[in-house]
Amino acid sequence: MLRLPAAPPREQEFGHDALVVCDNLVRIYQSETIEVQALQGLDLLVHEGEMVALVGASGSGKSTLLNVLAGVDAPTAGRARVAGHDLADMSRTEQVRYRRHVVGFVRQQASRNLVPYLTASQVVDLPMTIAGLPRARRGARTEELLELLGVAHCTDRRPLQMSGGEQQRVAIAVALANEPRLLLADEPTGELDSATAAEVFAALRTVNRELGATVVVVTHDAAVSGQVARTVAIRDGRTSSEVVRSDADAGSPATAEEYAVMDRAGRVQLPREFREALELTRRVRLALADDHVEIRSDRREDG
Ligand SMILES: Nc1ncnc2c1ncn2[C@@H]1O[C@H](COP(=O)(O)OP(=O)(O)OP(=O)(O)O)[C@@H](O)[C@H]1O
Repeated sequence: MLRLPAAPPREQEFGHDALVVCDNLVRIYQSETIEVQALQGLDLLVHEGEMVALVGASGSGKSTLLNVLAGVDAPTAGRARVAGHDLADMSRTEQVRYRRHVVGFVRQQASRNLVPYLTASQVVDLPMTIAGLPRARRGARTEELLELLGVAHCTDRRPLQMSGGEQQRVAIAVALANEPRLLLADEPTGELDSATAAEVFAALRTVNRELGATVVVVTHDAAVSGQVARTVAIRDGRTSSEVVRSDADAGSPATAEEYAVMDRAGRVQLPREFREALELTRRVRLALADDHVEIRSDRREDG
């Protein structure tokens, strides 16, 4: 009997088990006179329960990435998926549902996160009211969140009666009200002094640890990125390197190791210092060794 060969096993999709998948993500801003490639084929995976810091020079594309993940901006090309939602292809209704239930967003300016005439408990209640949650559940959740974030004393205060740090902690509670799968924060400590920034950052770590929230936070603050398990650096609209930290535990000290990120086409960005030290320019020689790859200058070794 004629038998067809068995189909080859299907390769698992890139990031199939990740909560956030950015695959060759491109975002181009176009006006009549200029074209800006804010994201240039960015790959990023974030798993459920992780807390990731995004760092990078001004203009490297961090806010653009966050806006895409928040569902307020759409990619020009490539794939962005969060909790099974394809962000390049959402109807208006799906977009509204996505922003209401799947992501929470904390902005840098505390004033843009809150409403001047609403108290902390009223502003945390608002997204749940819009989502149609019963009053009793809303009340209990508001109380629980304000307590967890250390701002229970602000329950009946309006933004002007709170410090900048308290405002941002209330803003985190607002973003978490509808139990989103992903919490995004764009420089949430950017306007705060270092002591207050540390408090707000500690609040983000608390929600990651206590509620299991997945958190992606953009920051310029090295003290902040030094406290998360994974820091991803973005350069020119692409992920260029990652630092992975492990906490100290019995017997082993804390470690921090820096990795270059290789994209799916095998491209790796060599740090400028390495290129300059060995005068690596346009062409390099590659060689495969037993357990590593060598990269050498293409200058002929004369004599
Ligand atoms: N709406 C827009 N129209 C045109 N260009 C834009 C727009 N938004 C961002 N850009 C450009 O895209 C690039 C990336 O900007 P983005 O704001 O994502 O960078 P960033 O890393 O968040 O910078 P910063 O740390 O200064 O906030 C920049 O060159 C910026 O000028």
